[in-house]
Amino acid sequence: MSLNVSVNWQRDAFCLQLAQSFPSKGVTALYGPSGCGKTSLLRIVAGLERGAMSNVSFNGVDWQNESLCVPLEKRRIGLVFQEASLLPHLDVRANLEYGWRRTKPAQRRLAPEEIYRMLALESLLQHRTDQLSGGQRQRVALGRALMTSPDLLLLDEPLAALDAVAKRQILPYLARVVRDTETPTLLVTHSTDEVLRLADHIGFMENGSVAPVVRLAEALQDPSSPLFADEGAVSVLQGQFVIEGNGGWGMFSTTSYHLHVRSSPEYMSLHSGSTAFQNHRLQIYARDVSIALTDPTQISIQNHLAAKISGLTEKDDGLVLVRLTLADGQLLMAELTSASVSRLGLILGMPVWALVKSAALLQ
Ligand SMILES: Nc1ncnc2c1ncn2[C@@H]1O[C@H](COP(=O)(O)OP(=O)(O)OP(=O)(O)O)[C@@H](O)[C@H]1O
Repeated sequence: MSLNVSVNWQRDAFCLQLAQSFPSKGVTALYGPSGCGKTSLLRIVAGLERGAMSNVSFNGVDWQNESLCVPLEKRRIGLVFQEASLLPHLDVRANLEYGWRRTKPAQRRLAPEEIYRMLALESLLQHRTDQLSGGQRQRVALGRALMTSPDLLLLDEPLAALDAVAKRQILPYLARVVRDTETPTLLVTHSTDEVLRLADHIGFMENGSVAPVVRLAEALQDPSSPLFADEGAVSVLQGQFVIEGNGGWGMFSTTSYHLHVRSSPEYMSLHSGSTAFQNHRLQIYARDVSIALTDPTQISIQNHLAAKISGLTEKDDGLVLVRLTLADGQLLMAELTSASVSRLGLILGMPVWALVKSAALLQ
């Protein structure tokens, strides 16, 4: 069961040409530079580009081929664009209920109260849409898309028009919605941060084509990943987080190891009332990981993980990316100078200790 798309579409000087199967579970990010065709692909999936030569089917049902083009409303898609297009003459509640009323009772999976709670919309319901901030408008737009209980959510850079503060505030809501509603989602984005927080799979786009979709963990194994272009190599570990003390400190655990980490104030307020969280993500920059040959005791770094070296990639800048396989099979990148790699005599298969200086919870 999946979303299958094949397109061969010339528009002026631009050519979109791809045949790709996208997972129908979780979030798939379409990531690529401006002008590579991300929005065009999303519009084809939504049925908004009727002229495009394309075949689209979702979970075995044909949406588009040479003789057929199922309209958007029949595809049961929830769409959210960069700029929220809310109905200006209706208040927030009426905007939200609009989608609910247009959905057949048998197709309603998500209850309005649940959507309001997930997106913290309760206090906004009586507001006029012109009284909302950009971030609030996007939360309402997301809520409105969910009120139709869509089978597929298409998000086209939903946070791109927001400033950094609004983005930071809305991201956790977005993460919660895509996780808790279990609605398969295609997310168009330029942002590595959004990919790391939200994506389960990723398709890298370039010049009108898309590389085979891979799991996020697989994409983060590639030392030359475009995701590392701005901030350097980064790893994402999956595990559970339990708040243990004051100030947001807690334990991030997998089946094989634990890390002491601190959650941010935003994280604490979003999750107030709970102390234990499954399937959470921990982001660790490669530059924040050092390597020791034995487990050091007289050192301020608290998180020491047993690991095995599974990759060594020399970069142009005299640094080496060391890929470490942890005891549960998850991967952690460390960035060392080549002088350190030689001094320690690091080779493939060698058991070492990864010392994690800093880590950030992502959900
Ligand atoms: N209506 C149109 N007519 C002709 N060309 C278009 C039209 N809309 C988009 N294009 C071109 O198609 C190409 C792909 O555009 P598209 O918006 O799909 O890219 P994108 O990856 O989503 O870009 P961005 O990240 O900047 O939104 C671009 O070269 C663009 O100039």
